[in-house]
Amino acid sequence: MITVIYSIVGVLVFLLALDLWFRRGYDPREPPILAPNIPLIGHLVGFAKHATGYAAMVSVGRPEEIFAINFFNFRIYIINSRHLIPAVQKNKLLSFAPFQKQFTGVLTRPSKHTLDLFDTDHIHELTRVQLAAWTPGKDLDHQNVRVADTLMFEMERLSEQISMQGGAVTDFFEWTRYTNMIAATNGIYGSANPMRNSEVWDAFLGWYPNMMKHLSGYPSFLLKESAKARDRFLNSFDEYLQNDHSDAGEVIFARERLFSRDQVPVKDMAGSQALFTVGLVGNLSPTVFWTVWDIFSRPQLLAEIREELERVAVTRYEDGEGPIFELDVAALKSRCPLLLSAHEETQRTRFRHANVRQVMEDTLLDGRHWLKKGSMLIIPNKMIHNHPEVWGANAKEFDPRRFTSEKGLPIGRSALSTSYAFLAWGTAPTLCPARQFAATQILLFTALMVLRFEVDPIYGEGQWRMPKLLTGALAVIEPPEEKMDVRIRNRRGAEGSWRLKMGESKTRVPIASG
Ligand code: HEM
Repeated sequence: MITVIYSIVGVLVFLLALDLWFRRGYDPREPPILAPNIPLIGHLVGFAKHATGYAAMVSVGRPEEIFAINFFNFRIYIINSRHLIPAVQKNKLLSFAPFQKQFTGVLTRPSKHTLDLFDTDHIHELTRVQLAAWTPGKDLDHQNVRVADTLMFEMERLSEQISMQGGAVTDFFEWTRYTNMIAATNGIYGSANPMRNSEVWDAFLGWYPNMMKHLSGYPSFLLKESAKARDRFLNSFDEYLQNDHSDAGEVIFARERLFSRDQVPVKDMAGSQALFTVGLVGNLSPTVFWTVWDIFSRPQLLAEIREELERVAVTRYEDGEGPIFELDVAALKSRCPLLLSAHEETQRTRFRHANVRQVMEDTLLDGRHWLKKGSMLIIPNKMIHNHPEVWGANAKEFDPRRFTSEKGLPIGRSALSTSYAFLAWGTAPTLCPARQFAATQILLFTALMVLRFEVDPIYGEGQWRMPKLLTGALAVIEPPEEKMDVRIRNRRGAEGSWRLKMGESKTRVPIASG
């Protein structure tokens, strides 16, 4: 026993000595360093377990407006005051691009030529063309119409299954994730969408849960199966690009034109186009799932949102065959403030992503904090989303009307107490370019669910109990870790034929991040 104790103490002393040795490069002008619980490796373990959510965890209760943590001789600065965010946004020496390079490099392993493009104007051009393809107008409509058609098809299938069996039992998260994945990928990739093939979806699921491990340099012999799944998944996109995909969304062609101009090999193009699936499965799916969960688990809110939708966005007709319900998508996007606000409150309260920047040169942040070249800077958004100075004394509560004005209208960025209060779509200048595409899908899926179905939990002894969350996934909101079986029924009074009124529209979803 004594030997074991001596060994543990010996290892700790050794790690502590190494830790101190790695701190030799510390400049006293830098933010103070937070020591890990376990010398040397404590922070590493924390990030491996909680991904970027760890930054928010260690910030709780700390008095400094910025502090640092050490990974061996690598420094990470963590912003702990919202007042520093404008200084981060304005500082051109703090860049997101190196992470895009690392992310693409590790996950899809492109050629050196392609990776080098990340250090050129190519990356800004990529952001520009993506944003143009996802800005409200005919190109976005083209993608959204296919998303809507797929959602309608999946909902109809569910409704018919319920009619035949009197109810459908399903794992609510799995069903929501698949339905939204297939809708969004049909929208983006068109009728040749590789994700329609269940083997490709399975391959993605064999790779996706391990992405953080690939990114944090786990030994490759431990990730062999995951790497095989990745190769199967990426190969299917290679085939997709080499075959007819002429009805894909404009975002695919805009990127292809740029990739061709910059002589990116087809294999590398395929890897890049395939990576959209990560944004979809990691970000869109848990966001839409929790939006629906937060509404269904509050009967009063559910009733109020149904009333708003039926008043503003649904028209009911009768023909000889029975009732027809028409959902007006333009009205859904811009004239249903309670639905939008409830969704944004889900994003605000559940968001756990942290924005990251690399320090490109030694720089003085806000004239006070010395940041060393090559270090990383993290803004844990959770801290800002919970801040009473921004959101008031009830900052930690779910208030579905928080994002509506006194007149009941949606509040945009200008009505927030600061322009950097709501960070669910990122922090300028790196805002998600797909936000109008994704927000439209979230509102549409949620509206169809609440209008057409009743959902009762079977898991959690029949209560809407919060499940255990999956930490460490590459996702802006943590998905549930456990199975969540629910019983879905057709809603009384909403049975009939459902159709959408899409129309050509320039209507934006007035999201609070702009
Ligand atoms: C609810 C859904 C989504 C959320 C909350 C979300 C959030 C974000 C955030 C926070 C960033 C900035 C990253 C950072 O600063 O760390 C980002 C970037 C990005 N997102 Fe999304 N995203 C969503 C859906 C999607 C979808 C569906 C796609 C693609 C189909 C997508 C494509 C991208 C791309 C390409 C970037 C990189 C931006 C650039 O190149 O400048 N996102 N997203």
